[in-house]
Amino acid sequence: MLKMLSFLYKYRIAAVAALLMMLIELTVEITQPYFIAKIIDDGIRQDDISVVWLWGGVLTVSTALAFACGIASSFFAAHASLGLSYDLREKLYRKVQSFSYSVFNRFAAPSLITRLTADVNQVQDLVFMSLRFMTRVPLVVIGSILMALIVNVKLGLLLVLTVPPLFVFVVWMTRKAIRMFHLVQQRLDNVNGVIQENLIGIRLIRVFVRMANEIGRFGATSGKLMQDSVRVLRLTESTMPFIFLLMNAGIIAVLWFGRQDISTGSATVGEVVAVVNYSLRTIGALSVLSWLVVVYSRSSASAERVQEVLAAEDGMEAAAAGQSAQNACPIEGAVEFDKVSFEYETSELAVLSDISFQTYPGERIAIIGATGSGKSSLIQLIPRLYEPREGAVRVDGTDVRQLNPFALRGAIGYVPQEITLFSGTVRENIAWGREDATMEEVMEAARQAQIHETIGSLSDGYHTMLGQRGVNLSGGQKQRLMIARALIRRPAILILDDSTSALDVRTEAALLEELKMLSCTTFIITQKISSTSSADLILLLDEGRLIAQGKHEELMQTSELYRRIYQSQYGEVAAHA
Ligand SMILES: Nc1ncnc2c1ncn2[C@@H]1O[C@H](COP(=O)(O)OP(=O)(O)OP(=O)(O)O)[C@@H](O)[C@H]1O
Repeated sequence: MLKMLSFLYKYRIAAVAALLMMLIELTVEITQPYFIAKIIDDGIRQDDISVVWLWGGVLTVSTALAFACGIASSFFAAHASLGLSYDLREKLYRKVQSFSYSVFNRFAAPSLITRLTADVNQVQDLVFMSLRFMTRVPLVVIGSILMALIVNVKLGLLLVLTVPPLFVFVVWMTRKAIRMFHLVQQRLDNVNGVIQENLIGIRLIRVFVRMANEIGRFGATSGKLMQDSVRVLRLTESTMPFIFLLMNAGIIAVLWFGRQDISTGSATVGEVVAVVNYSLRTIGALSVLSWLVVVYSRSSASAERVQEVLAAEDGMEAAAAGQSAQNACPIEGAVEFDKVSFEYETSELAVLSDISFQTYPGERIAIIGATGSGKSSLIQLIPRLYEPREGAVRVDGTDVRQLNPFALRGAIGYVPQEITLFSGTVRENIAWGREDATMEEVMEAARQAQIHETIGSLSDGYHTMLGQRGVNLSGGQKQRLMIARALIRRPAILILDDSTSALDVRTEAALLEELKMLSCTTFIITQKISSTSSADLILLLDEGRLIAQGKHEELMQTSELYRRIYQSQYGEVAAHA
């Protein structure tokens, strides 16, 4: 939590002003019962109306002053807390942008969304509360007790006796509540996760008529959030009755002993009224405390979650810090895998085992294999989205871990398996690959990706707005748009992860023909023999092992599995032809 406060430094003037205004407001408020005692003892009881007017006037002016200071304090506190949350959110966002893929996966998208929104809001609330009330509550309590002691020591001491049990109770409560709020925020992550999956998969859910199941799944996740929220609120709600019980006992004691002291002459009516008034003010301040316990516990849990993101160590990206793509050597596109083995952080299972192959600039490499055989995992090692556990991936003879990641990724055009388009125009989506691309270059990339003519038939051509994730395009159109976006970068290495699956045979052939003319090294993950037959190198994967490599003719001779795949697509006769 303290680390979060470093973000307040930029807004220190507003924060100090908020505290200062609050202190004036507080001082004025605390002296008011003293003025009331004066009105009663020196004015009303002495029958002196001029004293009543004098202290009444002071009371009215001080109330107006306290009111004005309260408003000013809120204004400055809001300025400081909103500024802090803006900066914090921006810093978190930048941090998340810099995450390597594996660190990103460690947190998971729904949790990052909660941390960047709800958790930052909690920290913002806490800063506002701290400036407005957190310091005010102890000051009101201490100030009221001191003033009560000044007015009448014996009666004031009764107020002091209530403090130790209250302190122990609040510390115990806060500790317990922080642990419970951690769980509540995790439940919120889960709810966000279900919503996200549901909205992304809405089409599938409709077609599979899974609406009722999805509503049930959401209800169950949301129900757990509610249950845990209720549990923690039930706990914190008990703060208030406990405070009231304790303080009311204190007031009864003040009235009981005060009556005796008035009759013996060791206390005046004004003093008893003032001490009761100070007790009531202490109750008022402490009733805010029950609410502050909730805010503080919840915000502490949130602050820890935010801090986890800020403190996440990312060795892979740390190496990139301070480097820029500008002064790195241009990449030619030779890729080598040298005894590479790999597994994901989240699982012990070997995804790739002992993979070795060598490619040269400008070659076309087809990767083929059963689903789950490790094709996507293999190509993700080239832009260093993940790092191998053993062995090395080299580009132009240099281990990718030694290459400037910006320069490496700047030289790669990557078309992932899942559709990733953004809301915006067709032109913006293609130029997303290279912001400074001219309209001619956008059109050239579209032509190469065999999508130029289709774009021409859209209502506004290149200026047609795409819905979120490109909902108003067909699967094949989306794939080609993503290929155009990769080509506009003029990459040295092009990676197509099953990106031609939705293309008809003729369009795919035209695309492959076009790719041949480009000088980049092209990796194509595919299930179709039509895409592999003209490749310079075919890599055949099976359960994470590279079981065969070579050209089509070689594999037809040497690999039983490759022949079987061929037969399944072209028939027995063709295989023996
Ligand atoms: N992010 C991940 N975390 C953990 N395991 C993963 C992850 N991604 C993939 N895997 C596992 O790695 C193995 C290889 O997956 P990969 O996606 O590389 O296969 P693939 O050959 O590309 O499959 P497909 O043709 O179906 O796309 C699978 O067993 C899969 O369950």
